[in-house]
Amino acid sequence: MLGQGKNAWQAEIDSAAELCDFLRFNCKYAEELYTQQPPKNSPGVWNRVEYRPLEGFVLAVSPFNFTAIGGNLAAAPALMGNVIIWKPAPAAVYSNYIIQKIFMEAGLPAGVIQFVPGPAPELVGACIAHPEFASLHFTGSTHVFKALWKQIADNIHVHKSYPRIVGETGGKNFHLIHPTADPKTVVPQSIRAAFEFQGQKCSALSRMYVPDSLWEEIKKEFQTEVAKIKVGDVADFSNFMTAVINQAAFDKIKSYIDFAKSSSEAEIICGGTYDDSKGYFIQPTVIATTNPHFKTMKEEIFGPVVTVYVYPSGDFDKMYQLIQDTTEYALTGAIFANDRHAVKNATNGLRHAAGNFYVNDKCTGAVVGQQPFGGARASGTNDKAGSINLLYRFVSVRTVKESFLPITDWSYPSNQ
Ligand SMILES: NC(=O)c1ccc[n+]([C@@H]2O[C@H](COP(=O)([O-])OP(=O)(O)OC[C@H]3O[C@@H](n4cnc5c(N)ncnc54)[C@H](O)[C@@H]3O)[C@@H](O)[C@H]2O)c1
Ligand SMILES: N[C@@H](CCC=O)C(=O)O
Repeated sequence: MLGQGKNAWQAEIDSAAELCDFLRFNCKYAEELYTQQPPKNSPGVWNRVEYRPLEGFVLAVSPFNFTAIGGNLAAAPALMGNVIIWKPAPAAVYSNYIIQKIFMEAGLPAGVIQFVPGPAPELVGACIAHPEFASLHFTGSTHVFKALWKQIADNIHVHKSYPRIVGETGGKNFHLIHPTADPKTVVPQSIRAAFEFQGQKCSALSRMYVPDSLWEEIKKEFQTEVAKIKVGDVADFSNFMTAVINQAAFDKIKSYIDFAKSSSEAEIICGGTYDDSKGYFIQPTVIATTNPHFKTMKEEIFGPVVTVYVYPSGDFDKMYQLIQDTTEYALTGAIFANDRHAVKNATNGLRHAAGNFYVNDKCTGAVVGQQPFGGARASGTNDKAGSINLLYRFVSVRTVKESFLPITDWSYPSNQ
């Protein structure tokens, strides 16, 4: 709670519940994976596959915002037999170190997961340039992941094997509201999605598409409800929101709010204020824009700021293309509607807009074992943490064919 600025509710979901789920479900998935064997054996032949760990080590590079993600980045490949170097984010070293100590206390042999905090470019650079570098398991921002991918390519002549690159990165997540949606549920769901953990979730709601027929009601509801949100110290359990992670995050988020304030294309509907006199506090902010390609509709802010574009109600179907063309990301998104056709059409029309798509539910809060998590396009390799898919990336399959009926003649029957 103190290190990462999580309130008690969010800290419990992340550091305890989600990490336990990752560990338990991965055991089940590993068991399922090992049971997958070739479906056919010719007479006198026994075919089998062996799921070997990768040759070399896996480099796990974790973000500040989820302790569970850090733990899983290291533990999932370790479960499949790999050796891991785990580099935590500077802002989350303390909680991640506690997880490492728990792993050791639980009996993990020394050296299987090597916890190495330190200066990122030097440490990660040295690992990537090592011949035994076998895989990058990364979660963090898109630009860092792209830079690391390039670095890996630059070192490909050094590596013993082709490294497996697994990365979950940024998002610009959306709620698309249909004219039949109920504002009484749209607003609370959107408040949670945009402002829980101060919007510092890759899945956080960052842009909304609201029909003009509902806008006045939704706007009023936002103003009433957001005014009730308490922002302050994590130790005071009545606070819904706390501080953002550090000065750099505060400055970045503030610059987006200031940009909106100074623009003729945007209006601050709620919030818009901030204070770093003691801690880095940003009030939950809702911006309305007349430009669907406005800067805050496109770029990942990673803070408690959501931007609304109000569209003509009759243009609902046009929103699918607009949503996809506005950003490079494709992580999470949701449709709110009480019309089954609209739900079906949006689900199809937005097929590639999000790796995690929600219907009448907010775009955050995937649960391990229920909603495998991850996005494509600039949001990552979509290997789906919390599912069997991820585990396949950390094994290298060996095929073994054993014959019990050896041949004694080299010629074909057709040669006789
Ligand atoms: N898609 C997902 O599942 C998911 C989950 C959580 C966070 N994220 C993303 O993570 C970001 C927020 O986390 P963050 O601020 O910790 O991300 P970040 O990219 O700044 O840092 C992530 C990790 O990369 C390391 N790093 C940073 N610069 C580096 C460099 N030049 N060379 C090598 N390593 C470097 C950091 O030390 C840290 O360990 C957001 O963009 C968010 O969307 C994505
Ligand atoms: N898996 C989390 C987000 C993790 C990213 O920060 C969610 O679904 O909200």
